[in-house]
Amino acid sequence: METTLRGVGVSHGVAIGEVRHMGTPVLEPPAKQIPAEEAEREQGRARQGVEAVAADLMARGNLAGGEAQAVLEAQAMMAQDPELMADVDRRIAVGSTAERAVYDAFAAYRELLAGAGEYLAGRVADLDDVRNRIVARLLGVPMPGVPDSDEPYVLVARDLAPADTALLDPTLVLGFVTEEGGPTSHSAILARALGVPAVVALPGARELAEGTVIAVDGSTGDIFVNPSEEKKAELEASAAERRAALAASTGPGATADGYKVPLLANVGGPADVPAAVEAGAEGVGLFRTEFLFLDDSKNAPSEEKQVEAYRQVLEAFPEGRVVVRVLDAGADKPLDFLTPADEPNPALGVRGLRSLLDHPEILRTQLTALSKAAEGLPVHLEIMAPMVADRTDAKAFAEACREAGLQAKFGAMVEIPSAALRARSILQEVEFLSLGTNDLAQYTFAADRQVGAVSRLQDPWQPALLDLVALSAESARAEGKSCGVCGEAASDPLLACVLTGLGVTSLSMGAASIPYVRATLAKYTLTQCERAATAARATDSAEEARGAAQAVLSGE
Ligand SMILES: C=C(OP(=O)(O)O)C(=O)O
Ligand SMILES: [Mg+2]
Repeated sequence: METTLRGVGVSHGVAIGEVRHMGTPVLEPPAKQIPAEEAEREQGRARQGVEAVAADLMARGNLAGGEAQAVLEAQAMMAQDPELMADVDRRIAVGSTAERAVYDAFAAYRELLAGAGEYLAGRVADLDDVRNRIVARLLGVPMPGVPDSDEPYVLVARDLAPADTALLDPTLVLGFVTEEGGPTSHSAILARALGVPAVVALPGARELAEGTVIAVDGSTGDIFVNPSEEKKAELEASAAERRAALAASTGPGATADGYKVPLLANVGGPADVPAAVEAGAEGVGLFRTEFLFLDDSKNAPSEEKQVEAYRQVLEAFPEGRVVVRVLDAGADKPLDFLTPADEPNPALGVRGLRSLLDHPEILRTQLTALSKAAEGLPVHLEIMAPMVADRTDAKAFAEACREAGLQAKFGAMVEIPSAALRARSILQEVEFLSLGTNDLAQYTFAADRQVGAVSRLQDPWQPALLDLVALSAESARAEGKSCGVCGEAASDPLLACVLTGLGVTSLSMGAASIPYVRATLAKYTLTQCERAATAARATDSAEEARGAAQAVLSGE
């Protein structure tokens, strides 16, 4: 019998196929004692296991490239953490087997991380993944992770570790469904980068029996279990229709009546540029530079290394616009040399611009590197700061840009409600705004972006979030300046129309979403977008807002 479940759609497209579950998530080795004379051999075995897993993660990173590579390399470094290794050695010295020692040492470290605050949920998932890989290797059993299958399937999991999402083969993995994760979690961002349909935050996903046929609609979040032949035909027809519309839509982003809305790409480094160019991105709206900093958690990359990476991205868009965000460290992206280890609530602590103002030398090097990278290129370079709270922050950032002699526009991200509320005062210091709707939702609704249980509140259709977007866009218009969106909200085609109607001036998203947004925007006039935006804001929930916008745009 056909049943319908609803999660949160985070990556467009329709996938129909059999459920395959992720491999054993936790392997608990037996707690048996070894004689003292075996300790040294066991310690060697543990070290070999760790090195092999770290090398495997690095190799997967090389294969995947882009943002995924940085995440996997960070995991490889986690595996080789000297303190963790010392703990493993100690446990073996008092009688543990290598696998049990690894299991227990990681458990102790996990507790330490979890006790340091809720925000570490994402890092804990990465840590568990590393532990499982090492333990599996030491036990000589198959690695946990993506199932081995020659037939295409829909992957179902509690949550997907970056190592797994990075290696999903789009020809075998038709789509994926997870029980945890929110629309702005890094797994969701990686899924969009891969272009695989995905639904997250689906309660009970893991109870779907292996082999059950399901249809996943990554746009609506609907999962049809045992879909009827009619339902499959209906979904396949609408997917084919969408593909045809996508293929037919090219050129710059604009509404049906020609109102231009530049469609830009979010990138994590040079490896993401080809996909952006292929999708017809008119430039880069968000270059997340922190991925360059994840290689080495102890030191910032040298000025030369930064110049080279920035130049590769800038050269790809000769006449286009490239918006570079200065380092956004802290909270979900901690860096040892910048992020305080003892904050009770790091999402509310010293992160983003706050860390850079505390470490002006790091900001200075980054700005100088950007200035050198842009030398002689016709590109329109724009630089923005993450986590700007008020005019004082904006002023400090603008001064740092001026001191570095940058020939670029400098702007502020609106990720904190205070910045949206006082956007006009911030615009006295900077030349543009860019709405980071992922963090703006997190801080507006006090809902951690990594936690699936609060994904209802991270839905960017929430009318309160739309109000803050409108306020920012109206403030920018009043000051004669631009206000783009670079959070994940921009990748939802219907919401992109609403954002346009609210007055935002550009939309930046993962490359795979650009054709969808371009095709949908081209169907409606600016007036229709404005009416949809007004209707969405007049509601009291994300669901109603979506329905109201849909009703206006479909002419109901
Ligand atoms: C674009 C954003 O930045 P990040 O997702 O990298 O925090 C955001 O917060 O919306
Ligand atoms: Mg952010």
